[in-house]
Amino acid sequence: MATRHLYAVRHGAADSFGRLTDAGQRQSELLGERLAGLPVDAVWHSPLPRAVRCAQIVGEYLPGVAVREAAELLDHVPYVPDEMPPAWAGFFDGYDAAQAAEGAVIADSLTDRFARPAETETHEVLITHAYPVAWLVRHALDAPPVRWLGLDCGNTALTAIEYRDGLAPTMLLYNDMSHLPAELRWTGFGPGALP
Ligand SMILES: O=C(O)[C@@H](CO)OP(=O)(O)O
Repeated sequence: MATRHLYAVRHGAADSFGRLTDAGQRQSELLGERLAGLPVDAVWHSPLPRAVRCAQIVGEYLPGVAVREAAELLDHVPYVPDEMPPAWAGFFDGYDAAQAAEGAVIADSLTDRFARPAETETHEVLITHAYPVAWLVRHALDAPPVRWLGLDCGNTALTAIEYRDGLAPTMLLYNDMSHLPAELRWTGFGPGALP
């Protein structure tokens, strides 16, 4: 098996209808410029419109690279703890067992497909959502499942993970926004002081 280089990204900033905002479009362009410096083999995106559009924009900076949908990148809640941390009880309120099972299936399909070495060395961009990125990071660190809840990421922030044969995954970058100017960083978070 050969190394898979994964670049996991939350799509650009979107409005309440799920469409990229002007800021989200610009973030996507800047992400495309950054990724153009890498030997990208494929761009995979979630079926949801905000991820589709972000991937289309990124693809404009990567001539000849296939941009395709992957159902595994759909937004989902990857894991619902049996023992709920009190601070998260409101978040999961009304979330039933069937929905939890559905999310777990997608989460497993995500790691089964992408979080492993590849047949030949490959560099793949995944344009997805905050929770799937958190789940990939949690998985790479072999952290307890509940720890996905402590991971958040910004729009078009870059998370890079390498999967080498016979080794634990290597986290190279998490939530890196260095391709974005200050005014386009830290979108996708709740209100509060930012570093
Ligand atoms: O709603 C959110 O907070 C996240 C969940 O993954 O979705 P998105 O990244 O599409 O904003």
